[in-house]
Amino acid sequence: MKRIALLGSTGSIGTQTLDVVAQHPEYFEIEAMAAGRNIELLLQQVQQFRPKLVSVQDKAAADAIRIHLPAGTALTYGDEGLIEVASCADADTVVTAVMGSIGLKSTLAAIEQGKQIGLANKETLVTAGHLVTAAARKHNVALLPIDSEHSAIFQCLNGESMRHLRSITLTASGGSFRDKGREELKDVTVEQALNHPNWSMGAKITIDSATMANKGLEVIEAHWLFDIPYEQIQVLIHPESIIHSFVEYVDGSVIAQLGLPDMRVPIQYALTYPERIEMKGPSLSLAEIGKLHFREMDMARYPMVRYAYESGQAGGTATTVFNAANEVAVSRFLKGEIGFLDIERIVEKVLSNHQVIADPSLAEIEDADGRARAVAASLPPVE
Ligand SMILES: NC(=O)C1=CN([C@@H]2O[C@H](COP(=O)(O)OP(=O)(O)OC[C@H]3O[C@@H](n4cnc5c(N)ncnc54)[C@H](OP(=O)(O)O)[C@@H]3O)[C@@H](O)[C@H]2O)C=CC1
Ligand SMILES: CC(=O)[C@@H](O)[C@H](O)COP(=O)(O)O
Ligand SMILES: [Mn+2]
Repeated sequence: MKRIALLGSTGSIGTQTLDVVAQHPEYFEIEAMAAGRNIELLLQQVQQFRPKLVSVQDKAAADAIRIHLPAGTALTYGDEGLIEVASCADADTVVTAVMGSIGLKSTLAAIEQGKQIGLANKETLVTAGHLVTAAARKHNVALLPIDSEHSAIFQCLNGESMRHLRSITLTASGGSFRDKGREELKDVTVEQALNHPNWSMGAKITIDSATMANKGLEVIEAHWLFDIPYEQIQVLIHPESIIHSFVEYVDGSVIAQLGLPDMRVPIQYALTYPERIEMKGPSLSLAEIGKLHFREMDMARYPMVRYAYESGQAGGTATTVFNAANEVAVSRFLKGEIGFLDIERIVEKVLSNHQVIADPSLAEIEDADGRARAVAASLPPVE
């Protein structure tokens, strides 16, 4: 029996994790869950899964939910609440599915308590990959990827020697505007940007997918998860999202992982690894799909991918700042404060003004993150 603490239970990954758990009550149990402010959904989840502990984003949300909780479910809130859920003594596995670098401290806390990690929250690794991976090594904790591309790479690397690796390739759908040129992006709306061609996901990652910042974050995530230099990490546009990513070995053999776009598959694999269990749903039929397409990654069309590689190569606080500036810029775009192309302008500007600190401590990471957020929030829109 896997005993799970779920961070971000009301989100896209959170609800799909609960789908997986509900399909296999003989394998999984929810011990604790944390959400933000979606009290209504959280209450339904609590009724169904009966966790011993829940946390919400702030005191107002805690006050709203308190009287509705069943006896036997304790309540906590805020950043400390997130850490309490991640450290919950009854859980052996923590699924990190909150959005953004808010997940960093709770992920570190879970690792320090020796919990296995099902990692969806890529911003954590981008913000402080050196701290997270060092803590995981120290506490002998596995970081099991949930992100579809990284789950694919993880499966393609299974049983192979890293000495024989030539490169890994992350596939990218191209996002909502993949058929538009840059000149057509000036006036695109939030609604258009939220219309991902293949995946139904939270708002922030869907915008990241449209700017291709998502693939940039994933390049950095792959660097930390698999300890692979940036020169060996490639990106390829693949509009169908059927090949989730692939690996090339020195003898020219290429191993790919394929499947229909369904996040429950990598979520479940992270929870059952190294076993596999049944999942209901249609099988992939390549005959029905007929053709798969591929396009070269174009750094001029998608500058966020270039900023990600440059930040990754610069190391230290550069990726912290890349992530923080992007989080703020995306939030401003979603609120209608700035245009779509302002997202990348803001990230570029914040990065170019940042003095990189190599091998930063947690305090230095938090400081760099906070400063980057303040600058990103203050820059005026151009669009
Ligand atoms: N969605 C997907 O298919 C994929 C997502 N990922 C990654 O997984 C992570 C989650 O993404 P996704 O599920 O799409 O995001 P969503 O926005 O759908 O969900 C985010 C979750 O985090 C909760 N939350 C937000 N802020 C806080 C806070 N301060 N304290 C506690 N909980 C909080 C939200 O609560 P509430 O809604 O109650 O306010 C919600 O449960 C991201 O890092 C993303 O990049 C990776 C691959 C695929
Ligand atoms: C499902 C998943 O893992 C997302 O990160 C997905 O990859 C987004 O699609 P893009 O390829 O458009 O970034
Ligand atoms: Mn992904």
